[in-house]
Amino acid sequence: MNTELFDRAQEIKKFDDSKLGVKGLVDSGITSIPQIFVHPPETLSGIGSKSTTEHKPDIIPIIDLSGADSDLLRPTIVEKIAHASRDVGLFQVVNHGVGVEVFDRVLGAIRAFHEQPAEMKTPLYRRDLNGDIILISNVDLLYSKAASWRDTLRLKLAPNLPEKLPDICRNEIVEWNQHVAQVGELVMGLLCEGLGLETDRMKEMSLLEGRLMAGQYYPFCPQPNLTMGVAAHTDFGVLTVLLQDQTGGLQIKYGEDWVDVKPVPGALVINVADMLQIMSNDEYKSVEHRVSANSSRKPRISIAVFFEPSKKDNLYGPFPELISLEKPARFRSVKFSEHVQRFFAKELGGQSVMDSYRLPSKK
Ligand SMILES: O=C(O)CCC(=O)C(=O)O
Ligand SMILES: [Fe+2]
Repeated sequence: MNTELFDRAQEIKKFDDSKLGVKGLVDSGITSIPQIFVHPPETLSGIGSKSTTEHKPDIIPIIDLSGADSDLLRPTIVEKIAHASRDVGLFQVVNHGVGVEVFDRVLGAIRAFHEQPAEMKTPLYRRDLNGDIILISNVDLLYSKAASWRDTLRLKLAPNLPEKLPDICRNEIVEWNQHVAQVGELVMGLLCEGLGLETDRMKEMSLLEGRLMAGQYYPFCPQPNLTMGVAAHTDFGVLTVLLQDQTGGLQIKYGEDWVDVKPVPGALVINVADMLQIMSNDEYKSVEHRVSANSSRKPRISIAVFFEPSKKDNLYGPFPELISLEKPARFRSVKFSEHVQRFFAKELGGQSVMDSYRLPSKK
């Protein structure tokens, strides 16, 4: 057996068995990162150098939703959202109806969860993804070439919110769940209209009934140029609503460049995920994104809510309304359960899983 591989497996096991995550490493006072976290140069392209956002300030639109219930203003909002979803796959929204004090409460609660004494958290730590509430560091730890610098509180919000939420963040998560459901529904309606579909087309297919939350904790990283916070990937669900704090580090792939998704006070980040790319027949783009390792002393917190179909064994494919002679179906239908299984049985990656459903172009 290759000794380097053997050592890596040992190191990974030791890290995982500690159940203390990346935060545990930082708390132990390390000044350099363990080898298992060192990414190959390909993954680190553009890390540590200035992002290209400065030259392309308008790539990631900030869309004001305050007119969404006005007949006069709504078409313009739909147009902006559809354009962003086709061109970029990600946008930010403001005036979505959720106050910044709600943001601060839930971000603070997720931080408090990760910063409570280890014995409060380790009972939730596990390697498989089956529990309704789990603490995990690197969902793809066993499959990836390199681990990334973050820990995650991963919990199911819907269709059924687990009864036993951790005390330290229970109220805030209950509150967040209500707000995020409203924002998701509003945006999903606008996205449907942008495709020329009825506003409730996706809602009626129970595409919004499932919600999974990732409460991400990115501790200070002593060598941020050697690792990642999250390696490049697309999201597996239908749509993601992301709340990030003001630290920064999220980037999207746009053409050949990595472009910063700059934190905007009061804004929520929305991105198209894999199932929506499939169902929109390739109109909307499931955007590749990544997070650089956190170089600031203060931990970075983000909360991603992945909207997903609640009927996991139903087949989902391009909406028939979006298939025509000019534009035949670009994907075969897939069970959501099959997609999730494929997605989490490998290293987090770009559009690679989607390629297994892509139909050969007839031209
Ligand atoms: O932390 C972030 O800003 C993004 C996290 C993310 O991409 C994810 O949880 O899928
Ligand atoms: Fe993501």
